[in-house]
Amino acid sequence: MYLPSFSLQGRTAIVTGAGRGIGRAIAVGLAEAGCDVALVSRTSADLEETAELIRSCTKAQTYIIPADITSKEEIAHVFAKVTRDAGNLDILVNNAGMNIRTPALEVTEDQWDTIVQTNLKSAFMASQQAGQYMKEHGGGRIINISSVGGHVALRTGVVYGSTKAALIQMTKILALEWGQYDIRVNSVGPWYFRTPLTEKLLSDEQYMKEIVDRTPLRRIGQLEEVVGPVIFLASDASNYVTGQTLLVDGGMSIYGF
Ligand SMILES: NC(=O)C1=CN([C@@H]2O[C@H](COP(=O)(O)OP(=O)(O)OC[C@H]3O[C@@H](n4cnc5c(N)ncnc54)[C@H](OP(=O)(O)O)[C@@H]3O)[C@@H](O)[C@H]2O)C=CC1
Ligand SMILES: C[C@H](O)[C@@H]1OC(=O)[C@H](O)[C@@H]1O
Repeated sequence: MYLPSFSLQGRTAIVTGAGRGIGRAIAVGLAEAGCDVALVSRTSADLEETAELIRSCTKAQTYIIPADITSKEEIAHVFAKVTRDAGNLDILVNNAGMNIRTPALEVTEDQWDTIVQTNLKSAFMASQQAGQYMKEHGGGRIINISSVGGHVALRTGVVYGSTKAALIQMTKILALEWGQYDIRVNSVGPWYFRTPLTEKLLSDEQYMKEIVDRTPLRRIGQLEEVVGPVIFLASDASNYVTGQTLLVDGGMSIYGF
């Protein structure tokens, strides 16, 4: 009677940064929920690995599309290929991101440009492409992968944290503008998960201890624990949720003292 559907059967998603880490986990999880998935990153071999994982456990269709999401032209190509080959687009996950951990006084202009283009500008450009298509085809869902670093101050870089805070605000404003088209725009903000982006940090025992001491659940996340909230926000179970950021952080963001 009241149980909504979490199924994504018959839907098509684009996942940026699907070549490894959180993006790979999200892509596989979406496929396990019934979704066909377009896999985007710069490294074809990584995308092939993700597609093989999906093929090994689901019947989902995969579209491997190597692209640099900092290029407006390459993003446009991704959307043209997916909407042509798949014939629809229901979900966009803006996951691709990076960090160059530099003290504020030492940040170079190139570092600023690279982080902002990868984490923020690309997500906006992809959202514009998705929003235009979804507006013309009855709606859809956009999920931005931000970070607790966009919600509280972290020591891992002012530029990174600024892009994640901007992503959270972009989520709200696009949700405001596009709600009339039945496009829901939300964000998921992870704390630490072990991926190639964080492996080096997390292999430092002292650093890991400091993370655990700041985390009420006393551990970092497991990749499937960030996938669940994404499936929720991609499915009909979140039909009345938009403009929100779901922090998947083991309670870290509420830890005052
Ligand atoms: N891991 C964590 O603890 C946390 C991660 N996050 C966020 O989650 C997201 C994923 O992080 P994570 O999985 O750890 O990172 P990884 O570095 O493990 O994976 C990043 C993915 O993004 C792709 N990517 C990077 N730059 C580009 C580009 N210019 N064009 C296309 N694809 C690109 C990479 O592929 P390639 O280099 O081959 O292009 C790779 O597939 C990021 O937005 C990150 O900020 C947030 C909080 C915590
Ligand atoms: C939790 C943060 O986002 C974390 O900080 C980093 O330096 C990594 O880049 C992760 O994203």
